Amino acid sequence: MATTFSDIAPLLAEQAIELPSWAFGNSGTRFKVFATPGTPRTPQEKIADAAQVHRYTGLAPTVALHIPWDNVDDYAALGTFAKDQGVALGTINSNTFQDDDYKFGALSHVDPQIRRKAIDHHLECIDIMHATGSRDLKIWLAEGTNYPGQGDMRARQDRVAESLRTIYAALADDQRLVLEYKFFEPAFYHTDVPDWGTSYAQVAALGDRAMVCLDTGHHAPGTNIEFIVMQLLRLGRLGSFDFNSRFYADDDLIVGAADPFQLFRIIAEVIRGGGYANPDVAFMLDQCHNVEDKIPGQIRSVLNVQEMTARALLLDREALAAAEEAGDVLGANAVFMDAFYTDVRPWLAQWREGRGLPADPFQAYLDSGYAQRIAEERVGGTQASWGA
Ligand SMILES: O=C[C@H](O)[C@H](O)[C@H](O)[C@H](O)CO
Ligand SMILES: [Zn+2]
Ligand SMILES: [Zn+2]
Repeated sequence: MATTFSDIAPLLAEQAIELPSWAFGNSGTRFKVFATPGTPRTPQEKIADAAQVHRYTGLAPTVALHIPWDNVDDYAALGTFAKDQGVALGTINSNTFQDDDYKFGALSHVDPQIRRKAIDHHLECIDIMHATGSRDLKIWLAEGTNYPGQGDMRARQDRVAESLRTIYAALADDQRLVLEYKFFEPAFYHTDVPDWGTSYAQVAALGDRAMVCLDTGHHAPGTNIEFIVMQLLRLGRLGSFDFNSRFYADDDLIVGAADPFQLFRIIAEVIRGGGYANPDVAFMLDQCHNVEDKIPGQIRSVLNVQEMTARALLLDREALAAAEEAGDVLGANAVFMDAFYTDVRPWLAQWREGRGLPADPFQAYLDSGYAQRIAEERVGGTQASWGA
């Protein structure tokens, strides 16, 4: 029997998407980072902007921090500030990609002192997690080489494993680490954690509270990402998503903007694999709004995820399974495409109103005057900027 919108509404209500603090700062490319009036200057202002997204969508109750970009003296107080804004602090992201000492690696570096420095940074992040009550430490390693022969890939792998063991041992029982992979950039020959298999091999060797983070922009063109989602869920090691979209490389564009059908296929596999509304699998955004307004960009992003989630939840699983069993290729594909082509937007608008939210969160935010207010108030100081 076909699934109806009212069947899925309770499931939709469970959706929670974590926002990246850095999406509210200025960002760009090596060619230019553009400034914007009203851009936050402090972690508090980033959190206040993130709270606007949750206020109008009801979809974004937590904010991920990036250390040291979100350095403050008192993280417990920052947690209280966030609470007063109606959100909570989420994943703590480490950063071993902007220090001169890490030019030739951090957790993989040949020099034990440099490795120790990088490990200590992660131990500091774990201390911050205790103060913020965060569960996840997210580790993305920019480490690799640019030319064949530059580094011993095998020895580097072993050093990364040893460093991760030290970090993992420092986690509390209610804490996890998620290891993000990326097939290139900033390294252009080999990356030490380039793919899901390597991340899986590393985390599986650590223990149950080590998981894989899948960033949707970190795969070679043509990669079937939903297959990787299926496998990681099957192995019980999919810990989190960094959602975004791309036309070429790690473009960090608005999720669903470049390829909404891919987002639909990924979420359909998450649901199939028991990963939806599953506390073990965190949905996060990892994006940079280089030219578009940041708060509306984040609102559009979480609404894109919600919309594709609704379509995927409407997938008639019974009819699909029957067609698959029968080897009915076109029939099965038709069932799948029917869900994707189902326009859920009018139902979502009505459903939001039923929950006291604006039917059109994007427009409601634009009409709020918040953007004008922060542009007037946030004068002076240094605007937050990706990388600073
Ligand atoms: O490409 C870098 C990764 O996506 C990381 O998640 C990184 O920490 C994040 O993009 C912030 O720059
Ligand atoms: Zn990422
Ligand atoms: Zn990335």
